Amino acid sequence: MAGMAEKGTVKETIQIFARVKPTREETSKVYSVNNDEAAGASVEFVVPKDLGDGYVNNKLENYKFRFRRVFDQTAGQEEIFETIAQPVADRVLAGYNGTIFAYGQTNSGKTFTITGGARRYGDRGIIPRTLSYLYQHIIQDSTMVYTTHISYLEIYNNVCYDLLDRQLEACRLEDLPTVTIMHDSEQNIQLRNLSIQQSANEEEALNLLFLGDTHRMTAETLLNKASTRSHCIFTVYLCGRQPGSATVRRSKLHLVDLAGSERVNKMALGGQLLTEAKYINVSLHYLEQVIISLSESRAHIPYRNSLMTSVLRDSLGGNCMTTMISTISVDKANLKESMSTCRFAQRVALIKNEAVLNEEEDPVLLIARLKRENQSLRDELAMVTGEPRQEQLTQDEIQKLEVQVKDFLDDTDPEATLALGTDLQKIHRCFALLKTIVSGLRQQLNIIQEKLGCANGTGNELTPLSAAATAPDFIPSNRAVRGILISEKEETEKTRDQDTTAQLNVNGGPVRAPNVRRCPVALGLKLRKMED
Ligand SMILES: Nc1ncnc2c1ncn2[C@@H]1O[C@H](COP(=O)(O)OP(=O)(O)OP(=O)(O)O)[C@@H](O)[C@H]1O
Repeated sequence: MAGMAEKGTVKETIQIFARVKPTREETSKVYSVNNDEAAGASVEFVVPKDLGDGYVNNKLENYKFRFRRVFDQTAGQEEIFETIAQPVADRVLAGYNGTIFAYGQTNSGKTFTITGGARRYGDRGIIPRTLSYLYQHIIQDSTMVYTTHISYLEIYNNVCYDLLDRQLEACRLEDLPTVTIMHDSEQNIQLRNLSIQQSANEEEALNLLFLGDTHRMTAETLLNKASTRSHCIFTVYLCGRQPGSATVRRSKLHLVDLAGSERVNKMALGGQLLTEAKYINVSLHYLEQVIISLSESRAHIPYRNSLMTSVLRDSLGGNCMTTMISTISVDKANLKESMSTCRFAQRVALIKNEAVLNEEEDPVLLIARLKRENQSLRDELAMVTGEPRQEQLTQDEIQKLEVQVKDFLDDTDPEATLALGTDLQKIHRCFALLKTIVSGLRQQLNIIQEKLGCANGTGNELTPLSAAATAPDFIPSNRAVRGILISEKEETEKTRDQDTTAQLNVNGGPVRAPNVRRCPVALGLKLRKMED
């Protein structure tokens, strides 16, 4: 059962499904499937008295096993993908880890389910279909930017090999560099020598799958021609983030094809095959031990006993949403193994996983953001403490400031401000520019005032203004000033008496464009008189 615990955490038991391999035998009396039960589905075996392999059952018995869903012999690959793999792929896209593993006896259809059959395109298994689904989503989702990587690991006779290692073709399996498992201080495992290849699109990902499968087959032929005797873990690593965001979601999807779960004593094996079968049995035994310990909530879970359980540690009782497909054969000769597979699945269904949304800040983007914040805080601090920045303003910065000040003065909006940030040098420079402008205007006013004084013969209408520095190039010309004065005068003709005194008081208050320009409004009237 699934349930959201705290935000971004999903507590869920491992989901179990069963798939019955097609057979030519008449099996209608041997088993039955019911997918309409309130609690999910079930498969029921009717054990005949004589199973034909030396195993004798004295009483006819029915054995019923519950699953989330049971796929009978006619189920197709598309249906398997949509029901089992697609929901897991969706979770992986959302940032959660996922695992799908197939468990069952040899020849029961694990590889067919996970990788697929080679005869028809429609026989494609979970891996190629999931890759196609993931890349389709990645192409369509414009709100996220994704990167994908792939690894393909084989565990044979308790040794790990990298199936994507390019050297594999040229060598014998035992000559190859092996992948080793390291545990860090937090008990996370690190796989040394396992190559993780980037795959930008579906085609590249499929090429990697084919490369790995070719290596797997080559090694298989070198060692034995029977069936696959190794555990294989195909992993897709997904990293997604929204453009411009420093938060990244990293998730991984393990697609696992376990070696056959047959019992050694059942098969007349010898030599290499016996050695392989023993290794498989030992690793599956350790897998069972882990499953039992988890299902009984024991304090110690023996993950470290085998490489397979170490690698799948997160998938079993950890940060992962895990699904198991039990592949079963309902041929009379295989019934005992099939029931053993189902029994194992019932245990697995008790295991609770706690999947966490794998979201973190990207270190590179985080550093860039922290640097920006740091600079902004430094600016603020410099502002508060009055500490100027060390470097001088560049010529380019000065020119930009002059343009900014001019634009500011030309802006007719009374609320206009000068956006200078917190750089004290820029602020000082702007005040200096404004001071120069005001001084220039004062100088011009003095000249006008003198002339007006002469014309009227009074000489004391306006407060004398102090002498000032020379106006810079961008100060409006006398003609322009006159134009401004005249037009402003017309606008304010009715209130000129009040304005005359008020607007001339340029010594106090913040320096604002309208104040500088309006100062000599009343003078415009006098100027016009003079011109007349
Ligand atoms: N659902 C199915 N429909 C058609 N053919 C199937 C199906 N399942 C399995 N097969 C066929 O049965 C044979 C054995 O299947 P497969 O190799 O998948 O078994 P396996 O469990 O992976 O065996 P092993 O443990 O030896 O690796 C293959 O030829 C495969 O094509």
